[in-house]
Amino acid sequence: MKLFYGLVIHSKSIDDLRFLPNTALVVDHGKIVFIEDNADVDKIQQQHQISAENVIVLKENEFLMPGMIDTHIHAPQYVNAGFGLDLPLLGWLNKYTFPTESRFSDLNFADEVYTRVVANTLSNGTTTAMYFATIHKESALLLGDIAHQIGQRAFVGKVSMDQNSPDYYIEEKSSAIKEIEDFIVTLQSKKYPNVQPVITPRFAITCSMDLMKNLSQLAAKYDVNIQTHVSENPAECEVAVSLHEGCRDYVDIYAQANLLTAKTILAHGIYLSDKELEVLHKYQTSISHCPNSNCSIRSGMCDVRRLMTQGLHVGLGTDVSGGFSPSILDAMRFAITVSNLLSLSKSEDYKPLNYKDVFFMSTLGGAQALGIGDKIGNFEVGKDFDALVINLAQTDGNLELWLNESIENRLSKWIHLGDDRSISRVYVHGVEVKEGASNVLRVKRLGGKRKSTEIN
Ligand SMILES: O=c1[nH]c(=O)c2nc[nH]c2[nH]1
Ligand SMILES: [Zn+2]
Repeated sequence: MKLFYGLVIHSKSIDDLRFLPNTALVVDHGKIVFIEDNADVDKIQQQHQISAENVIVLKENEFLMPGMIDTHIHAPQYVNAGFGLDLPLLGWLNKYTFPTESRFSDLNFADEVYTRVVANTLSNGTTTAMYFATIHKESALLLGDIAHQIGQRAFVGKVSMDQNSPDYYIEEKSSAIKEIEDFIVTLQSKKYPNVQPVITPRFAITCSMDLMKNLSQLAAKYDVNIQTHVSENPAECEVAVSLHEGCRDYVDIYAQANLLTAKTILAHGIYLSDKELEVLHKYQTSISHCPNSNCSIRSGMCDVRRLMTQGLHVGLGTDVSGGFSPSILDAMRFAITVSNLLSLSKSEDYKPLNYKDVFFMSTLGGAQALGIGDKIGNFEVGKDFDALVINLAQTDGNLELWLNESIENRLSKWIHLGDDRSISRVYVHGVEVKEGASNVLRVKRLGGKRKSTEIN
């Protein structure tokens, strides 16, 4: 059992951000068993019979917040993060993305890259990640092993794609179906408590209707989540609809394939019509908003307020490497900026997203979008303890504190100016997975290999 004591910040809903001073929070076997603000810490320590070394008293400039959730990230594209942003989606896939992803048949290469992406996102505060891997079953399984070993909560998707892809990076339909079923069965049989397989048709252009229908049957059979892309780029939308005869629009393709469920998350959704939003709402399907990617490969600006007004759950995604940053803090900032820009052409009562909204989206909102809002996302009794200790007093970096700053301003400063250096502890399911320097985890697994390790 562990007792945390200090300032706690979490969201109860998008409109209800709580700042809870002097809060006692007790964790037992990875679960939150008690939480009370303005608490008498000694009394609670005694009541729960917690030994002194298991009491963590936060310092004056520290606070505890829920772990952050990346609802859309391509693990193999971590190699490409920060370059190749000169082409829009379809050209970008062919020139940069498919060649890189095709290299993940090599398990040594995969081991190196996947270790780095898991360790680095975790030390940046991503306690849960929804990953796309590649079409290669063995390396996708390895990604699951690595997430388990390093301690990240992860949904791992072996990508499925059987058409309109280069010869060197494509599956035959029949083997694609066999491979994904093997992948699900094998990963589930490992019984990793925090790692799950996810059905991952790449998108409607690279998947036949027949493949997608088979995938939706497997999702139902094994009760797993589904992820794919939707309506990211105008040229993509046009090609997708033209390829699937008899489908009214992009969302209808996935509806006809039975891929829309309450456990489905679609990345982007920039150009969805009102009718498509209505359909997504009917199926309780969520959207992953990836604003860095949308800006970097110039896909467009997604009106998140509109999606939320239609009742959809919207989480944040880094979408590495369409998005160049693996940090959810970066996704929060881009989300605010895009929303501000959109508001310039809206009526005066349009409310752009602010730091409180994106805090929600990166925590409870992300959990709801992944269908696990009852398990993680904030601090409620019975939920798993996925948490970050934020230290605003760390001396490096741009974040400066001045005397008597309000708690609200401190949180706003952290969201706008913080980085991995101000994340001093990371917990997943009650286990501390980051201590001190940000690369400890990577060094642990790679046996001390330096950051400059050759991976070409
Ligand atoms: O941002 C994206 N990244 C991808 O890898 C991808 N594949 C299909 N559609 C995509 N969009
Ligand atoms: Zn993507």
